[in-house]
Amino acid sequence: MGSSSPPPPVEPLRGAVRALAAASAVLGAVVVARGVSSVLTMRKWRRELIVVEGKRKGLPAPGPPPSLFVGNTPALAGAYYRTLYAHIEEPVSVFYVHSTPFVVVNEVSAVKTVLSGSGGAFIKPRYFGYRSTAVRAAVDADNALSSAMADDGTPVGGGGDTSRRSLLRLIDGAMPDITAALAELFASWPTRPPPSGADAVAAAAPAYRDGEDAQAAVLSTIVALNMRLLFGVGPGTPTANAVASTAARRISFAGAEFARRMVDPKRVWVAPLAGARYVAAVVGLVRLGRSLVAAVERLPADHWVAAWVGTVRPVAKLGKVIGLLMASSQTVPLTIVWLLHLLDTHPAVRARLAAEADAVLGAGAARRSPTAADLDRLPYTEAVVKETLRLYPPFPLIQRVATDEAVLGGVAIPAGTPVFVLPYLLHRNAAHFSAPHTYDPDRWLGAGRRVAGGAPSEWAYAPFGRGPRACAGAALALAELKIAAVTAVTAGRFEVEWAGGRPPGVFPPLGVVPAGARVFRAAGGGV
Ligand code: HEM
Repeated sequence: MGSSSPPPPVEPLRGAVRALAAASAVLGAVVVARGVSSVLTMRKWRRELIVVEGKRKGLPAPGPPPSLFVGNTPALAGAYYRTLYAHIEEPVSVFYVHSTPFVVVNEVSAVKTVLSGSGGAFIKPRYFGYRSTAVRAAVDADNALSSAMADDGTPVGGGGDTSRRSLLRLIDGAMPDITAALAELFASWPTRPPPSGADAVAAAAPAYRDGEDAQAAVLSTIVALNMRLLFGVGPGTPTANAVASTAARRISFAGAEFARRMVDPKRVWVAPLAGARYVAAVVGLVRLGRSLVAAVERLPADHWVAAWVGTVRPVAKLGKVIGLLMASSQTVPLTIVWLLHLLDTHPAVRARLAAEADAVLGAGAARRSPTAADLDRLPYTEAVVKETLRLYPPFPLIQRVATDEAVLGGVAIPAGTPVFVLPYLLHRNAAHFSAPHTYDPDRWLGAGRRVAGGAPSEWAYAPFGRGPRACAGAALALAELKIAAVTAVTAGRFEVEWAGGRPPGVFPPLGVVPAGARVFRAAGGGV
């Protein structure tokens, strides 16, 4: 029996082992080469990003010491704002995502230097954590435009006064639609039965689908609204609503994943499923972007969006349209949820808000919808909105890149350095705002305080950015938020419940997102 069996396949086995050993050697060499290059890159940045003024001249810029290979990535990925906040007293601090630094600017004069130059030393980067020809082309087109214009603080691409007028016209015409959409949304939330312990939540909970929170519902409403107001698409038909809710899901996922990749770009390798979903979301948004480009082409030339998109190359047009959809859709919904949370937890503020709405818009059955002119007659409402945007700025990160060498807050900044302004850090800095974590709309009331909210400079408050590249749609955003505040108090009283039972503390999740918040109408209504 033994003599007839074939000899063991030694040769092929040896070959496979040799191939495996060779592959491991190549892989090992690549890992070592990447490791060495990472160490050298970090050493280079640490030598160049140095304090050039004061006692510590020549030392690396302030910030947590980066570890080899990973920099400050683990700390940032685990507790983003807490990690950044620990160095808030420094005018400028530096953090490393693996071996790449980013500079965080905390001092107001340095913020002004970074954000005020139109064509100067700090421009928007071409990449935002993903490589897209359309986005790069749009950023290039806007950067070229901003370097060609005077540094007078006019938002880029807007065409100055003409643009401001066309945006105000858009807002004027949109008031009834915005009010109706938000009233319908608020009316759709389930009523919480009178408190009777845990049963009350259980009884109300089925009105929410699994995994759905208030953010998702508000996002769908605002995306549908923006598609009508900005692009003239779909008068609230079921098809348009379905497109909007699919787009809302994609926008929300792509936004969150993008934020995670900013903190750890190497996540692409360790979370392939999230990567695949991200690519699918981006592909879906690009497809939608194409149909929105066609919609923009049908708009009258004096429409604000047509003017803002301008006459750029088709690929840049696609990038601008997707940028507009993302910029307008990710921000207002988050703020509405934070607003409802703050009104729920600050009954005295809610009562004053309701009293102002009664005085200006009529009380009870005499209540009318606000007009654009009314919005200027609601100073307390405006203060409530500004204070909400101070505590929870929904656009978490304003990015620039240094085009030339510069000195910021006493730190040398070589050309090519990424520089970030984080509204969240500016707004929570005790050097700028007294009791920075306290919700106090009154800080915005009174002569001179409406601009800076009691801060030493208006540059300390930047939910919409500042300077020539500030938010182009700020006026529409503020109108939507003021209408949301008035509509919320008109619709009754809302309670916000958080997954895990407690709202986020001083440091919200990455992206300043109200994750896990659910909204209920309080039983019995009333303010
Ligand atoms: C609460 C709501 C909003 C906030 C907090 C917000 C905030 C911001 C911020 C911080 C920027 C970047 C500024 C910079 O890089 O310096 C920005 C850009 C932009 N936002 Fe908004 N935004 C909001 C709503 C909107 C809305 C409703 C629209 C459109 C209707 C819009 C359109 C834009 C556009 C087009 C840009 C790009 C401007 C440019 O590149 O020059 N945003 N926004």
